[in-house]
Amino acid sequence: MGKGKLAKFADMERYENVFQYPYSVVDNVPFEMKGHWREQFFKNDNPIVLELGCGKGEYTVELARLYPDCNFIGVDIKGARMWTGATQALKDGLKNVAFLRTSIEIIDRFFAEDEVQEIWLTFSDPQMKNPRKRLTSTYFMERYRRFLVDGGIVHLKTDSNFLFTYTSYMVDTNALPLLFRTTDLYHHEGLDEETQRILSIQTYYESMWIARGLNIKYQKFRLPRTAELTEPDVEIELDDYRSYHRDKRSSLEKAR
Ligand SMILES: C[S@@+](CC[C@H](N)C(=O)[O-])C[C@H]1O[C@@H](n2cnc3c(N)ncnc32)[C@H](O)[C@@H]1O
Repeated sequence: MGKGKLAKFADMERYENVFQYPYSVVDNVPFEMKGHWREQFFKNDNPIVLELGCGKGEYTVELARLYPDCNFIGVDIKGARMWTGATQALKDGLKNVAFLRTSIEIIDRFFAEDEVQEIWLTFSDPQMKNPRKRLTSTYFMERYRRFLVDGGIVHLKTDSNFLFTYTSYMVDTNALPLLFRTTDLYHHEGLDEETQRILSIQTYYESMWIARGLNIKYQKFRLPRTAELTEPDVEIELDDYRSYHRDKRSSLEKAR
């Protein structure tokens, strides 16, 4: 039988690769490792890559295996989920992996200007009703700019037509340099081997959506610091499989 939540929380308290700062704890308390992740935790000068909304942390752990010369940090508010990735990283002796349990709304309290090279957003909740909570909205882009290097890369991998279309508008409206975009990743011809290897890592949610026959969509773009960002003002068709078949979605939720 798998471990219960309480046992996982107890493990997380003593894991050296986990930092837990839910909103209530970090409020008004400066995070001392801000600006010092490399020297204080990773003990190297390698680039830092974040996975925001990492869930069980599959991307974080697998990217860390593929790129031993980069540092990876998975961020999520749900501790019982990130336990899986944190446990795996410790078992496998991966020194270039950490997990931060906090709200992405306050992510800039943990990283200093220019501390992060890239951001991955994997199967983020599309937040169809609330752009301020959408992880690819200009509200979040403004936050990411506070710690992402100028022109740093943002990756979005998603099943959601809504989130993908919205993000495309956000990128195009603001003329953010687009590096790659596909609406059907696994049937896209001509991907180079390295891109294929990176993009074939599947998260828990990804495998669920693939099993339901949904296309996986992906885009990556640069986020320069210069111009002011404009939130796109567009109507986008809602994902019917999310908005109307809530029973299916909640059974997906329950399966975790
Ligand atoms: C749909 S799940 C995807 C998880 C994982 N990336 C995957 O593909 O399996 C979205 C994750 O984002 C986290 N999340 C969403 N909004 C968040 C926020 N504002 N702060 C922290 N975590 C958030 C949720 O807790 C959840 O684990």
